[in-house]
Amino acid sequence: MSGREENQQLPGTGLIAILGAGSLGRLWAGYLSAGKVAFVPRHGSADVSGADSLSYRLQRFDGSAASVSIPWLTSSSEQPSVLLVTTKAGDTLGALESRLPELPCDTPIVLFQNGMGSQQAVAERWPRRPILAASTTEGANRPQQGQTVHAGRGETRVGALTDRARPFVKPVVQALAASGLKVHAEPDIRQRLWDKLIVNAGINAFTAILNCRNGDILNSRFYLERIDDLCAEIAAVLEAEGGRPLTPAMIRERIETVAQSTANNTSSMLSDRQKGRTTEIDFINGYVARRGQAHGIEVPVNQMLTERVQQLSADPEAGRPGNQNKPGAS
Ligand SMILES: NC(=O)C1=CN([C@@H]2O[C@H](COP(=O)(O)OP(=O)(O)OC[C@H]3O[C@@H](n4cnc5c(N)ncnc54)[C@H](OP(=O)(O)O)[C@@H]3O)[C@@H](O)[C@H]2O)C=CC1
Ligand SMILES: CC(C)(CO)C(=O)C(=O)O
Repeated sequence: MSGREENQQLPGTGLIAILGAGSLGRLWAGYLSAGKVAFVPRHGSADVSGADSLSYRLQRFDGSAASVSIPWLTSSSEQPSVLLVTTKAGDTLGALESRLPELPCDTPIVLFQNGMGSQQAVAERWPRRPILAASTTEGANRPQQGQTVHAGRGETRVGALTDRARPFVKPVVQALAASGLKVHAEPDIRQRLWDKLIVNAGINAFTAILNCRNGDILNSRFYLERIDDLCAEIAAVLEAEGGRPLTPAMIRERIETVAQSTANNTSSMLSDRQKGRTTEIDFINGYVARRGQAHGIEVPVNQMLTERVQQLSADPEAGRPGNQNKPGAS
């Protein structure tokens, strides 16, 4: 092991800063020790409507609920020891562009985005900073204002994206594990991101297009007529990218196992559609399509799903319940 890979202590006094005070950010903040966590305000909204903290109720997975109040980081706050980034994939680069100039170069940054593409963009933009990625199967949502629900218990794997991040993996895992959530060091975070991307690529767009819960795609003609071609495209792109090879049948099995085990879930993409928010399609099927095109691999199903979900975003009526009669969405 080179000197660079030896564990390095986190800088500062242990404060964990979180950029992106949404569902996942509030989940982590709520489980981490009070007094050791702060939210980073959106650039230009430093006073956050005059409030110096964000208060909400966290419903924990064990059913208990707690009132949580997390301070906003201000210019007079201590420097954070680590920055967790829990913005959506499409917002991440912009959010960091505006906030990183204030952060010392040795502060580890942990990216929690689903899909792929946004993490690479950040690592390429700041190759000399310690940039890590996390792949998490924890689930959080906000059914109403002021309430955050820990809806699914999972685990979180953290690994290095840039060389500078390697010595920080273990101390970051330790710091996050203080939450009581399951956190592990991941030697091959790229593969982990792909593993999750595969499942999201086979479920999310179908649910958004069909306007249905995860399990319902399995009985839909639209899904059944396309899933084998989709899995073949993913297998070819994964192999060309140097990932652990998987056959199309293995990919389909993974997708359908998760669709069954989360049958009653509203996927994050359908939820974004229903709320009129930008989806992460460009970082899921859109990413597979872009990487396929870069390798000269034909990716018509990934391309079609990407375009269909993009069109849904442009036409808010298309994704509403009861409006499933768009051509092809059978
Ligand atoms: N929720 C979950 O269970 C899981 C989520 N993930 C991934 O985590 C990421 C976040 O998801 P989730 O928490 O659900 O999303 P949310 O939309 O709930 O949260 C994102 C937050 O980022 C904020 N934000 C956007 N731009 C900026 C900015 N420039 N500066 C500061 N804050 C900003 C948003 O503010 P505003 O609301 O004002 O726009 C919002 O509060 C996604 O990539 C998702 O795929 C992964 C696994 C599980
Ligand atoms: C696994 C799945 C599909 C569960 O809903 C998910 O990760 C998502 O909705 O984004």
